[in-house]
Amino acid sequence: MTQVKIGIIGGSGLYKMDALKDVKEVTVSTPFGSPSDAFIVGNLEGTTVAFLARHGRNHHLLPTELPFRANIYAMKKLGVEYIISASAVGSLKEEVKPLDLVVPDQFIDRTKNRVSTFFGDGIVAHIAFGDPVCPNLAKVLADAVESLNLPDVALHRGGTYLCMEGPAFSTKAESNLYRSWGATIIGMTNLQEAKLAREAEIAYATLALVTDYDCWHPDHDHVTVEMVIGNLHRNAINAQKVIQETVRRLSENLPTSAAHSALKYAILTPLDKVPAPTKEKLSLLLQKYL
Ligand SMILES: CSC[C@H]1O[C@H](OP(=O)(O)O)[C@H](O)[C@@H]1O
Ligand SMILES: Nc1ncnc2[nH]cnc12
Repeated sequence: MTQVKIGIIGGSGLYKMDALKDVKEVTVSTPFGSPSDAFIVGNLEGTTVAFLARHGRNHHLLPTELPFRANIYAMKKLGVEYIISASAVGSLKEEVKPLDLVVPDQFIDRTKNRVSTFFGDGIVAHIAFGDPVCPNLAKVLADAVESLNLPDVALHRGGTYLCMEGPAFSTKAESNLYRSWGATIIGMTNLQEAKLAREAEIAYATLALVTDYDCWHPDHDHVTVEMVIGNLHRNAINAQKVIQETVRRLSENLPTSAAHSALKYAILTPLDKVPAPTKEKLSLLLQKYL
């Protein structure tokens, strides 16, 4: 199987990357079922990357239906060590405006119907998640944004991404509650990816593309899909420029990441006591420690 160090997950509005050269579609099977779509493996800035459309190229998967485990396991199988996620988000703060870019450093989990771990079935592990985003990868991403000097686009380094279940958008009461918690942006997809990437010892960072003010802002219309996609089309070009510049920087210098050894002190079950089928299923994640 082709080995690729950098994975890109494209969210709403970012279903392909125009700058990818010499592309081939790679279908990856996993013990957790099929990923959202085939991976598009290609060359970006002289580096091989693997792109995955999170909701499928025709956006047919709800946030709740996303095969998060298959997606991250497939990334691991491809050899990915760094994931850049691009996502549409609503803003929960006045100063974070539609079309701005945020590189969040925290998450709040308000999802209800999702599996967020590879473990269980006879193996227990508790990864550290106090810093859910790799700070070193996030810095490369934010520095890339800054270096591009994109007109009329402010960059926000850090911020809390609240991950809700969806698919319906929030009520005003919920939106204001999340504001009172200090959350910066709201979306429906990144929390499970960040957790599973950490369990898979892959560094993860998000480029959040602000598309709306959710429903709390008295002077702005409530979020609609039309609003999200309209604004996303306007900054999908910026998103691709940022990803391209980030990959260029990564190809010069891959940062160290604590995520790469996240399982070192996380597994409680003696590995010789783990049932064979579980060990087999998770072999890709455990092989370093066997
Ligand atoms: C199309 S609006 C709601 C939808 O957009 C975001 O998706 P993604 O994170 O994949 O860009 C949000 O999380 C919802 O899934
Ligand atoms: N307001 C919002 N709430 C949840 N997910 C979103 N994605 C884009 N805007 C959103």
